[in-house]
Amino acid sequence: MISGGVGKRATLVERGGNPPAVKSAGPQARNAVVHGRSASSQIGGKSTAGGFSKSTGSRPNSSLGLSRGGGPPPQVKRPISAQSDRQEREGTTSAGSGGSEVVSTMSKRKGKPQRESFNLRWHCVNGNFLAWDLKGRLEDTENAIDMMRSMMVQERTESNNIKEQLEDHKLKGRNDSLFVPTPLPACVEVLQLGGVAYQLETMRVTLETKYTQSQFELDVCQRKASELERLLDDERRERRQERDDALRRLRDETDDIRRKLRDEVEAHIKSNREAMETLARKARNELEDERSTRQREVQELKTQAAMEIQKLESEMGGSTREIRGLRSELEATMSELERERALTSNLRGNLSEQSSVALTLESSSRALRARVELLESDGQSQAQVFLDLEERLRQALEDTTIAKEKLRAEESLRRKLHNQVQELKGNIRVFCRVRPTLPAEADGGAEMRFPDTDKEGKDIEIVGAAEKSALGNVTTKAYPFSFDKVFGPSAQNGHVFEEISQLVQSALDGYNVCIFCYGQTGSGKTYTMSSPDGMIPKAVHQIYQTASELKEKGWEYTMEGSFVEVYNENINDLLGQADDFDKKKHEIRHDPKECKTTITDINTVVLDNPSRVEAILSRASKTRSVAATKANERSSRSHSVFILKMIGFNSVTGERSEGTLNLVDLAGSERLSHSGATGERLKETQNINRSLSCLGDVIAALGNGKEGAHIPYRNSKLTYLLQYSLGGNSKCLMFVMVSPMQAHLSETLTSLKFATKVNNTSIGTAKRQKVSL
Ligand SMILES: Nc1ncnc2c1ncn2[C@@H]1O[C@H](COP(=O)(O)OP(=O)(O)OP(=O)(O)O)[C@@H](O)[C@H]1O
Repeated sequence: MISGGVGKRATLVERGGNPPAVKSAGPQARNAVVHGRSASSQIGGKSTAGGFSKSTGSRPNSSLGLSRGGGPPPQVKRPISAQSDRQEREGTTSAGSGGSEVVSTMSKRKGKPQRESFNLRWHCVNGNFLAWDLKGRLEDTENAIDMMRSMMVQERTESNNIKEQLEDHKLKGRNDSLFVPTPLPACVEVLQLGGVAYQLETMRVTLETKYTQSQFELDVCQRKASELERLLDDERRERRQERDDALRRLRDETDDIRRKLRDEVEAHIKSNREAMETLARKARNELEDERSTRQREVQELKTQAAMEIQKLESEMGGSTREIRGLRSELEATMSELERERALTSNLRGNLSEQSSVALTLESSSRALRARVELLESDGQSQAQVFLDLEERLRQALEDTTIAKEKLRAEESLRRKLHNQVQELKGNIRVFCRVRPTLPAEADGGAEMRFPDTDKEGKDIEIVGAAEKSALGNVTTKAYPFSFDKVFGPSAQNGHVFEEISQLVQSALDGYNVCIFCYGQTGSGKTYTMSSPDGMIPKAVHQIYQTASELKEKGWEYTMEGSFVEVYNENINDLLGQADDFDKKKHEIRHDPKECKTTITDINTVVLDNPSRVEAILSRASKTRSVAATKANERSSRSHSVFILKMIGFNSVTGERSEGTLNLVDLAGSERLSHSGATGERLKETQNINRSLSCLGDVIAALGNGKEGAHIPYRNSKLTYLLQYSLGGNSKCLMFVMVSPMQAHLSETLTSLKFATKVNNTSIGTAKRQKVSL
């Protein structure tokens, strides 16, 4: 028992006097107090009475503000960043293991009176804790309180144990005093224990007081903490609000700036785009202009090339053909001209003879006059000589007059012979002209043959469309036609005019001449008649030139031109006002005695200069184009008649001649069934067809040749207008114009058939001419 008691005592002394050594009361130990749930290890770190009141010194700025000394802990600045704060807490946690070690050491000190005073004080300097660590601090404070609570329980348990031991000792001592006297040292120990128990009791009371005080301080701190938290929340709210305001302002400003920038950028982009669009448009326009210019140039070049080719072809192939044709024609007329030439040369010989006689006489007269002067004295004889000379002079002058008369007679003879040649050729002739394919029509040409190009150039063969027989054989039909002359696509206007120039001469000689262009729309009628080198300008130029030459032979000519159209059986003046078209009535008047025709109220232009004809043509074309707004394509839908009147007078012979040249561009000869016309167009087409058919009837009636037979001139305005130019003494030429296109083949065949009928007709004087031959 004693050994056991000694053993126990030894243990108590050991626990009470020498607490387990703790190397340092540094931050680890302190943190263990704060954070460890059994953080009493450091309490036993020093056995000195003021162990905890003394500052450890190594980390005076403990985050918890705990101090082992009695005084307030030095006011510390908390680490500003949450990182350092966390680090600090982490450091504390790591120290916690050391703390648990100490606690376990403490728990071994059973029954040892707790001598160290735990002077835990919570200091809050003027109640100001740094706000953001408040929670941590509260937590630490609660930990400390828990720790104190467990210490108090421990102390109470230890105190109870000591009391029990004391009671045991007392009981044992009483028993021992009954049987065995109690040894003195044991009594001392009991007394000591009693003192210890007292001390412990005192400590417990002190601790409880401190606990209560701490509790109070904790409450105060909690209140302040909640107050601070509220302040903190307010502050936070304010800051948040400020921040939100600032953010909102910033956002607004940013939005404003962004909006402005966007507006600026958009304006910039818009202006750039507009500039680019303008540039692009400009570039496009320039490009378009350039392209159209180039296209025009290419077109012109193509046309030129085509013309050149045609020209070359006509020069190469056509010229030989023409020469041969001309040669045969020339040969035919050679003998007649030979006669004329012989006559002319005879007359010229006579004239030169008479001229030389006149000259001789003149010189003789001069010589005689000289002699007269010399022989003045011998009046009688001289007077006789003078009379002789005068007689010879008169004789010479008479011879000259006779020669001149012979010349005039020769001109009349030439006219007569010319007329006879024309009549020999027939008073109605038909020429066929095929226009070339235009650049736009390169692909649709029909097959046309000109079998006698190298000879007389009178035949044309149209090859029809391919036809499939019932047996499946494909055949093409050829339609041959023959006319007075056939001009192929390569023939130029100049070449065509050469063929008709003799007819123009006839008009100048006082005959009525009529030249028609007949054919479907687009076959080249207007091109042949009215183009700058067409038949009308060429005829006028030739007439003017010949009239000038005839002045030597005593002829003076006046020429006047008028230009009318026959549209829907009405006559319009192409040299008048377009507004008067189809309103103003023009009547055709005939003078049967003079075989003259006049139209009322039309403009007539005196052609005193050959250039006047161009002015007439352009005026007529303009008037027509203005009128075309009322009835489309007027030129195709009406007949135009250029009337050139030539009145000649020979002041020497007193001869008079009056001829009329009618150049007629007929309306398109489309068949009604093909045109598909309705309304106004139907009326036009009907009128055109009626007048063309009347023309055919008149020619046919003239061809019948019965004297006094009825000729239906009155059946149409056109034939009525041309009454004195179609029959009798007149000469007539019809051009049948042919389009080279496959699509127009059927119209072409119709036109050629009509022209063949006309060609087979012979009018009036042609018959008489045959008789005279
Ligand atoms: N011999 C030719 N050489 C070159 N081009 C021609 C020739 N003949 C006609 N043309 C062209 O063919 C087109 C039609 O000719 P044009 O106007 O003379 O026909 P048209 O028969 O008078 O037609 P419309 O009856 O409609 O007046 C025109 O562009 C003309 O320049």
